[in-house]
Amino acid sequence: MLTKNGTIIKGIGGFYYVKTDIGIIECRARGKFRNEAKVPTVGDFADIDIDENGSGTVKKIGKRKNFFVRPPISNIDTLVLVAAVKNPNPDLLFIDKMLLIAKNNGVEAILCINKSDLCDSADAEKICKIYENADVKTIVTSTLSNVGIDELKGLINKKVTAFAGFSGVGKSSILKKLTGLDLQTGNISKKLSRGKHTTRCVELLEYADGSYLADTPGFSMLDLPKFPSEELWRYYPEFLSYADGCKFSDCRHLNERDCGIKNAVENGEIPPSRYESYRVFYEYLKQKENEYK
Ligand SMILES: Nc1nc2c(ncn2[C@@H]2O[C@H](COP(=O)(O)OP(=O)(O)OP(=O)(O)O)[C@@H](O)[C@H]2O)c(=O)[nH]1
Ligand SMILES: [Zn+2]
Repeated sequence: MLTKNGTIIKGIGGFYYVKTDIGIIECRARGKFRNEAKVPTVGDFADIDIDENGSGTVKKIGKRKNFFVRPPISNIDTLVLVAAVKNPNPDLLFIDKMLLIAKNNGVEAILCINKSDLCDSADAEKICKIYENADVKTIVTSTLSNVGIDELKGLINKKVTAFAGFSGVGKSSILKKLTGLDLQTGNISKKLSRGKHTTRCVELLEYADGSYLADTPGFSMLDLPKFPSEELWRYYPEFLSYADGCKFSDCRHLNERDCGIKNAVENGEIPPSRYESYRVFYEYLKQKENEYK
């Protein structure tokens, strides 16, 4: 019996494929996992036993940095949000939602503004500027004129990365440039037909040594995480320093008088779209809170 550890890169039909330093081992999970809330998930670090025949058993799952239920994946390092300067126009509300999700899960976010060949560089920079104090790395790319691709490659090197973005922004084109592989993001997560049931299989793709891509389109469809509405403003890094200027200590930065954050929006110090998304998400969280009361 050999003991190894590695990363679960694929899970299907009760089998887990664990990447170890001696190759990919097909494993079953120990029965005890069935009784525990913690089911082995793609992205997990696992301790495994390998028998004489080369079959493995997952014994233990390491502590997770983060965990998503749908798509089922754990330990994502980076979320690359892809938007386009136009065709389609950037959806700032969607970007802000994804930034919240990333922050809430301790995942680093990179905002990639693609199709920069379709506009002046000043226009692409204008979009980046909205996020200059939002604790997100922005990068301008074009798969057509090969702008920013190497930089993006460097940023996600040796990391586990997931891509998100609306249809048509250029995710597949970017992935092709990054990996050399022809991946169709809309359907890279293979649909496996087993009888009547169609199972979606999430997979980690190692496209370069130690660099993984989460092979799942589901990241564009995630819901806003549930957390108290009064904490929402703390998820906007550029709001933080202005809250000192609020007259009321429990200011929600909505309809109150003398609000430091609203003043900063009026003075052009906080981008209007960031404040607007704050209002929208606040309403959403508040409504959820009322539903659960
Ligand atoms: N001008 C320009 N067009 C691009 C660029 N990148 C991708 N495109 C084009 O935009 C269209 C959509 O690109 P895809 O890579 O399929 O976009 P996607 O985000 O993967 O779309 P889905 O698969 O639907 O999720 C294609 O016609 C690409 O050729 C770019 O940098 N500049
Ligand atoms: Zn306020």
